[in-house]
Amino acid sequence: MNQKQMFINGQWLSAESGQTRTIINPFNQQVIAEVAEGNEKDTQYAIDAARQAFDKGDWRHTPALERGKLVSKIAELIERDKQELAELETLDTGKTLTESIADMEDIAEVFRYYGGLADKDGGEVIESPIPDSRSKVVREPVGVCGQITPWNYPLLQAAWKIAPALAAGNTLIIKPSEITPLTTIKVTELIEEAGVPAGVANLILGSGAKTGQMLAESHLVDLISFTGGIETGRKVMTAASSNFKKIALELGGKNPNIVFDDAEFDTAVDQAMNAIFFHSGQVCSAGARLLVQETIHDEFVAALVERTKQIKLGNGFEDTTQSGPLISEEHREKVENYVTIGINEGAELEIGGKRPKGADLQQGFFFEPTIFTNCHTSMRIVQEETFGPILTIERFETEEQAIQLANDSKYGLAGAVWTKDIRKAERVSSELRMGTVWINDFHPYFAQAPWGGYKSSGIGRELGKLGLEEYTEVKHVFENTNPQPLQWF
Ligand SMILES: NC(=O)c1ccc[n+]([C@@H]2O[C@H](COP(=O)([O-])OP(=O)(O)OC[C@H]3O[C@@H](n4cnc5c(N)ncnc54)[C@H](O)[C@@H]3O)[C@@H](O)[C@H]2O)c1
Ligand SMILES: C[N+](C)(C)CC=O
Repeated sequence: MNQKQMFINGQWLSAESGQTRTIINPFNQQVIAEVAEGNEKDTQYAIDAARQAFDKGDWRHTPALERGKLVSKIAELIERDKQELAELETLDTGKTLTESIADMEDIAEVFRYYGGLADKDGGEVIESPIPDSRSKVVREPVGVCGQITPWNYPLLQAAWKIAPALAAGNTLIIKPSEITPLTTIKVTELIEEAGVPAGVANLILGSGAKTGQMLAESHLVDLISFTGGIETGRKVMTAASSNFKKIALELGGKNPNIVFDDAEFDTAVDQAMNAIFFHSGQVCSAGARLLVQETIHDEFVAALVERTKQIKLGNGFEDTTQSGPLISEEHREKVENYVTIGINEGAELEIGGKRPKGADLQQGFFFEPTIFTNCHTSMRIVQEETFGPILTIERFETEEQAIQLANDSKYGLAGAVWTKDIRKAERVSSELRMGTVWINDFHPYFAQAPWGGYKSSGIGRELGKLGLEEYTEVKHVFENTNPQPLQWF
């Protein structure tokens, strides 16, 4: 099997140590690739290349229109290779091919969007209060950007970082999760094919502790953009303080899905299923906390349990599969442990809570879709991100109680409210301390709207205009048009 390499300064390279890592398919544990396993030396090489390309290269001086065209060209190449990319993503993550294809379409759209946005901000003229002067505010690229991504949406999360960074004129080093690097490697080939100059976009592969940590610590890196778990985010933030680099953190969530008794019942049930069980719950914004109004609680739970029995787990490449495996044995053990925690805390297990028995599922890291009732905000299974197919259900009586329960969390990534009373929906929405609130829906995100979290769910925003601004520094340029001696000294 050919080794997949890193891309540094326009060259495909093996690790300096010669080490490789084996990548497996979580559906059946078969080996799907051997990839270079970089370490601190390789990371330093990539940082130096990106630094040189930013400081001495032409990229940041290339007209924004031209940079935008290149970013749009990458979008076209992703469209062209959509099927191959989607298949790689399904092999690497176990998610269904339908999901992977949808991800690739979103990803192409993100590159198209930032390609188009690249030249739209021409700066701002300020009315200066000082006579004989001119004042303007311009945005410039931040510099060298370290970018670290997780395994659950490997290429999507990379796209949210790479596209705006390039559009704004930065150079970058992307480090995908060591578990799921394949689509990021492939897209780096497309970035090369599009004609992005050497040293501008670099790819480093390896463990977070050796490569990601170094990106976060390095004094030669100007910005670190991280998507991942809260504890890793804390390490990244601490390391980033070494030179006070700019930070953007997209962290976890434990997202409330609030259903009032006047909601359209069948739709709310259907979407509550999707909110939690999509991609086996391995979604930062999964609706893992369901809050149901007392008056419909029992009926709602019964409908959910009935629907959950019918979920078809399996191979992401089969049309009938609705949900794939978890990403790894280690992650499955973590999810399994949360079931034990929930039971010990007094939650009632309604369905699931164990590994499935099907013969065709034994080689994969499968876990049954699980529902707990009788849950309270004092419980760890309600407060902590299990990042698996575990739904906790809480009851509420009043609107005020629903808001209070929903906000009783260290996280603030996303939430939803279901009701036919739009004034109630807007009241609740305005009280929720979250970066995204969906009304009568769950999960939509798109290139034009910002994404990010309140509270411990992160710092900064990706997507939308704000997602481009994250990759810029603001400079005020003041010009005295009639300079005179001050004669102060
Ligand atoms: N807010 C969002 O938009 C969003 C999106 C996707 C995933 N997530 C979160 O990501 C998490 C799941 O992903 P994960 O398990 O890959 O997260 P993780 O924190 O374990 O790893 C994320 C990345 O950080 C790297 N890393 C590990 N240690 C590091 C260190 N010391 N310094 C720098 N980098 C290091 C890893 O190699 C990986 O590339 C969940 O918490 C999920 O909510 C958030
Ligand atoms: C941000 N999102 C929803 C695409 C992936 C979260 O894990």
